[in-house]
Amino acid sequence: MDYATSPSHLKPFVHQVAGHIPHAENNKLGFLECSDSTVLKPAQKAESGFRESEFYRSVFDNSVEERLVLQLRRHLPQYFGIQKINGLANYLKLENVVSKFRKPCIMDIKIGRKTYDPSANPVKIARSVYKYPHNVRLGFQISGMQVYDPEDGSYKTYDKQICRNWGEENITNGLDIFFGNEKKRPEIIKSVLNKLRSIEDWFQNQRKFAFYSSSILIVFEGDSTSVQTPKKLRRHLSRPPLTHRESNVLTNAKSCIDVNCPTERQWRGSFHRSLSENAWNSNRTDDENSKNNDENNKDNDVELKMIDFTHVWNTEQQDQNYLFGLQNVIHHVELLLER
Ligand SMILES: Nc1ncnc2c1ncn2[C@@H]1O[C@H](COP(=O)(O)OP(=O)(O)OP(=O)(O)O)[C@@H](O)[C@H]1O
Ligand SMILES: O=P(O)(O)O[C@@H]1[C@H](O)[C@H](O)[C@@H](OP(=O)(O)O)[C@H](OP(=O)(O)O)[C@H]1O
Repeated sequence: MDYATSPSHLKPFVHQVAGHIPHAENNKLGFLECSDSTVLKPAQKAESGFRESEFYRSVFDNSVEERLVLQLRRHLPQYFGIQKINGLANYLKLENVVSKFRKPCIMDIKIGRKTYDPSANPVKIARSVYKYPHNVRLGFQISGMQVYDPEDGSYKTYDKQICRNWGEENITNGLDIFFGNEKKRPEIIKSVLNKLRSIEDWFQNQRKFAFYSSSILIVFEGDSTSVQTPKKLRRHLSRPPLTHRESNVLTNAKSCIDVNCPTERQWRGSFHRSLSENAWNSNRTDDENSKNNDENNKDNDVELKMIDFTHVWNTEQQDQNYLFGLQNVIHHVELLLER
């Protein structure tokens, strides 16, 4: 099957900045974009694909009650189950993290000193280390990025080969290029830092998963004229019923998948819970809430999610491999504020 024979409500996803890219000759589809603000990620080969879908299922399963797992949901794209296309290939149906942006600037950062999992053989380990030797000390690598240039209305893309040229000494340059020169740069960086620190808090507490070769996807608007205004957002945050777009996402997602989809009540529940964790707090005064909302509105200019769970292992210890890398990303992003 190729793009020409794929269902018409699907189209090739044009904002993939890293990861497996299908080759034209092998007749396989890559990431697909759906009209309901989701993407379809092709399931990876055997165990990797299974591990990733199992991981998403275990986090988004309706029966989950464990607080740490529920907290993790807000850092992941929403998962809508496995979808088969034309009864053939398996795809993971995920919230499209870039869909709300007109000109998304996107960076994929692979986190962790070790990018190979505990089952890796010496050849695989050597291959991983050889690819980016700085990883042992940095604990992260930029896997790819795209930056919108409003001057000439085009994207500049940086693939993994280009990104691997940024070593320990000049990785900040790569980060610097990503955040560009735009007026909102300090706010965007602060918002990225807030979100990274929130993931760090989660990692300080969790003793359940070890993430190898997993990434953080950072997205912000490259066309500053198109960001949602705080006023619109305030209205959105103070209105409990689902918006038209939200119910479309839900309806469409439910109509085309069969497994693991949360019920509408649960979906609404988790949606409103995450809003309440962020912005609704009945114990606060209006002033506090309004200040809080302003902070959240700024944070809304940025999407930052953990992605790529093909090598998630169970553990009973702190994931120091990931934490080390994440803290170093935070440190390097903080340096940008001093420039
Ligand atoms: N939920 C999403 N929303 C929008 N874009 C996404 C989403 N998930 C992934 N992408 C895009 O696709 C790219 C690859 O994603 P991912 O790392 O999950 O794929 P992969 O093929 O498993 O990667 P790898 O080869 O590193 O294992 C990301 O860098 C990002 O650009
Ligand atoms: O995009 P990159 O940085 O080049 O890295 C690839 C990516 O991390 C894949 O996840 C990995 O396959 P697995 O997930 O199957 O391990 C593959 O390993 P491989 O080259 O060892 O097959 C890498 O080449």
